[in-house]
Amino acid sequence: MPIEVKIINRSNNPLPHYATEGAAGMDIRAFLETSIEMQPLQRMLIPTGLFVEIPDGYEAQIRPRSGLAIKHGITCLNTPGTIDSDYRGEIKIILINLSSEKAVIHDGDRIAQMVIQKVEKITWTPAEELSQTSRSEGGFGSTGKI
Ligand SMILES: O=c1ccn([C@H]2C[C@H](O)[C@@H](COP(=O)(O)OP(=O)(O)OP(=O)(O)O)O2)c(=O)[nH]1
Ligand SMILES: [Mg+2]
Repeated sequence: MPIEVKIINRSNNPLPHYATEGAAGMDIRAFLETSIEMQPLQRMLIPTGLFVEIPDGYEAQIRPRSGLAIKHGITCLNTPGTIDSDYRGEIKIILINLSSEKAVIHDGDRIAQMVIQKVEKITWTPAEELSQTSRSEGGFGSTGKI
């Protein structure tokens, strides 16, 4: 069953949509009056003109697009960005240009993608000890050593 999500679109761009039947994400477009230049290593907060009301128990994740990353070195700095269900402000995308060349972002460019996810809430049980496991405290490349 699809989940209904209220949306206000103050941009001239079409609503985000699933490009294929199996797509996990919907591309999100920049909402800009004029094109902007991103210098190498510059980061920018890009407006989208979108305001959403995510149902309680869900979040929206803002993730980078692989094509922008491999072709232009542009990615989301805070990936995955978190859109809380109680956020009512404009969705904005924090882009960074990790290439050595400047990039130009135009109004309507697909700059990121949004994935809706379920969120589990927890309560803490303070404890003195945790259960034993074969991994124990190993991490950070601890497995597979001969
Ligand atoms: O890529 C993003 C990330 C966040 N947000 C908005 C929605 C989110 O609900 C809110 C807060 O995001 P986050 O919790 O990541 O930022 P924070 O630095 O912890 O700010 P706050 O103290 O407002 O939670 O900012 C965006 O529009 N785009
Ligand atoms: Mg926060």
